[in-house]
Amino acid sequence: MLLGCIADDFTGASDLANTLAKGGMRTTQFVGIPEGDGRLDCEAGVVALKSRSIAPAEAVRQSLDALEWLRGQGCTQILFKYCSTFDSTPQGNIGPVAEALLDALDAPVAVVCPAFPLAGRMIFAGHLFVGGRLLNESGMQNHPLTPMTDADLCRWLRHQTRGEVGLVPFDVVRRGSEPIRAALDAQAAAGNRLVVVDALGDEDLMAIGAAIAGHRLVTGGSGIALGLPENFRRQGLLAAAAPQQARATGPGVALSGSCSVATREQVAVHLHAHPGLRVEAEALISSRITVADALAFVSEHLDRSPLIYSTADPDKVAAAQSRYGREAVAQSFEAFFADLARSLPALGVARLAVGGGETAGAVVTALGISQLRVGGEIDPGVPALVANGRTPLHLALKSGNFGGRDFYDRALRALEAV
Ligand SMILES: Nc1ncnc2c1ncn2[C@@H]1O[C@H](COP(=O)(O)OP(=O)(O)OP(=O)(O)O)[C@@H](O)[C@H]1O
Ligand SMILES: O=C(O)[C@@H](O)C(=O)CO
Repeated sequence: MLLGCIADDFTGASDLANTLAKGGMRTTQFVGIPEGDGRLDCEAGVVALKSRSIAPAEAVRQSLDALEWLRGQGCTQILFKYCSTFDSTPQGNIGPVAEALLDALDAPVAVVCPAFPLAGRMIFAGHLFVGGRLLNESGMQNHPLTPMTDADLCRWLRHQTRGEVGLVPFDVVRRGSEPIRAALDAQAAAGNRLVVVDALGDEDLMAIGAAIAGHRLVTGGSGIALGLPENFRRQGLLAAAAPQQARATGPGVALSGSCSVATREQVAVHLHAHPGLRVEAEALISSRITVADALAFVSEHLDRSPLIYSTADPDKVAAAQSRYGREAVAQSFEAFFADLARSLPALGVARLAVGGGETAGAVVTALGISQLRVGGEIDPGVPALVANGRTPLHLALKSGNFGGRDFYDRALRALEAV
């Protein structure tokens, strides 16, 4: 293993694994920290944690444990992957985790670069734009767990860090790798260990990637990984990947817990041609709807790609949170999707498309999956995955705001052969 990655959620992990696999690295996604220290056979390992929305101290602890395991695998570079919309609160968890990793690696500096141009995430003058809008006007200001109310990444990150946060502006980035490398060295010399780097297009990310070839720690969205495989290839360290294919013959089901803008449209589109069961917070918490009801619904519509969803508009989410509390609502939905997922293999379900990082984390953990092989790309940032469990299961773990309008149907079809 050359590149060791720590992702703060499950859809983010598969987004990153997708970029690395496309870049030609033999990549495995791990569900949590694998047990044992036997050396595993891959070039990039992505440890998926569920640490985005937990207490900062616990996120730090889990990330350091993942780091230790990855170092034991021989990794020479560590990538901390967070969301391309920088999902975090003034307390964390991006800043505390990044600083703890810097300390543990005794690294002088690390870039902070959530840019993902293909998905419309760009950074200019340290400000994050999503789909052409400032982050705090992009819909992310309504996120149920990490409402993003400031697009200035340096200012937002400073709330979370002990140290000062630097910036490498676009006029340096567009001049290429050498000026970027020099600017990062200057930031490190000035004591700024975390440095936001502007990036508008993939060519910028390639240049940044080349500039950070020697960095022990890299932090960012999946875009920051675009240029990294080339660094290893240049050193002759990458082997050719043998093609693999697996078929899933059983039915497919979609589970949607994200309330993000793109997911809301995808749910509406899926419902035009497929059966769907909506699970509302009030109905779930008062047990008017149960996992058994959802299972009965899936069984009844098994051959028509049914969708079980809690996806709701911001006003509904806000009403549920003010009535029951944010944590309690999140826990109820996660427990619901976890229990439901656990029962699906017994119905013969062989393909699962899941929307939302927290939701995907709950589902994959409940299914007892420990490793995922990365297949082809379904949509930018969303690969098809094959789980290693006893029953063959093909999955797509979709970040809330990723994917085309007809994602759920297309993903379930794509999962037939991975
Ligand atoms: N109907 C609802 N009412 C209130 N909260 C909800 C409802 N449905 C889902 N939620 C909450 O919204 C959150 C969605 O988080 P999740 O990470 O799954 O999606 P996301 O943030 O859009 O995806 P990503 O992290 O991949 O961008 C969950 O914590 C869930 O508890
Ligand atoms: O970076 C992204 O936008 C995604 O991979 C993600 O982390 C959303 O959960």
